[in-house]
Amino acid sequence: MLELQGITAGYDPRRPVVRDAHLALRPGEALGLVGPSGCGKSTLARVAALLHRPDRGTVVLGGRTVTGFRHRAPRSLRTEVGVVFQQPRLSADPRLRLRDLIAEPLRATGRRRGAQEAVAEPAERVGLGPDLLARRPHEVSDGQLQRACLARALVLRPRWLVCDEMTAMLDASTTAALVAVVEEYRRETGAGLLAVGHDPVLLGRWCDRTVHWGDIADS
Ligand SMILES: Nc1ncnc2c1ncn2[C@@H]1O[C@H](COP(=O)(O)OP(=O)(O)OP(=O)(O)O)[C@@H](O)[C@H]1O
Repeated sequence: MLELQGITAGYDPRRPVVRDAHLALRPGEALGLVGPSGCGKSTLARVAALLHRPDRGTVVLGGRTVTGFRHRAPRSLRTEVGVVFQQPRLSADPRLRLRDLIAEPLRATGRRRGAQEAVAEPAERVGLGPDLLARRPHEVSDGQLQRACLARALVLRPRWLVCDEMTAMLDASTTAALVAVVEEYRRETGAGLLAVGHDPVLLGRWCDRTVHWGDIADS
């Protein structure tokens, strides 16, 4: 299970943007979270991905309570969650070639040996060939860069995926392609998915179940 229990979080403890949020994701489940712009979805998604420490509440991942860490969650737990954000250009180092961007989590976890081989599988999965892998972010389209960011999220083969408005900036065919990649990965690995967005139609089609912000958090 990936559980968020009573999460209060934000950027100023006096004015939290997420108040008392509860969410439980079963292994292998695809859960959609829908809410209006600015309600705090991305903040909660970052808490779920263990990238943002909540002011209050608990994250439980596979039975282990993850909150209480001082700055960042332990690496062994962070690598269990892959995350894709809405704006690939904000989450991609502009100096890196796409193949090195995809390899970032391998380097960050000290797995330098065999990194290029490990990149090949997710790169192929998202449809990036050698020509695109050799380019830097300014030399590719938003859709191609988001493909690389999805490959980066998959490279450590996480048990959970958090997709925060992953397709918001993309056209219909790229959206369909990226959703298909996530679904194929989930079929193969049994990974659970938290898909955050504001499009109930897309999330309704994609996910097993969709919850609305107002049902999981105080406003
Ligand atoms: N780094 C930050 N520092 C301060 N405030 C922030 C920061 N990031 C977000 N906020 C604020 O927190 C609130 C919630 O933002 P968040 O991005 O979590 O909402 P959201 O529901 O994902 O919105 P959207 O659907 O528009 O992306 C907003 O009022 C936003 O201005």
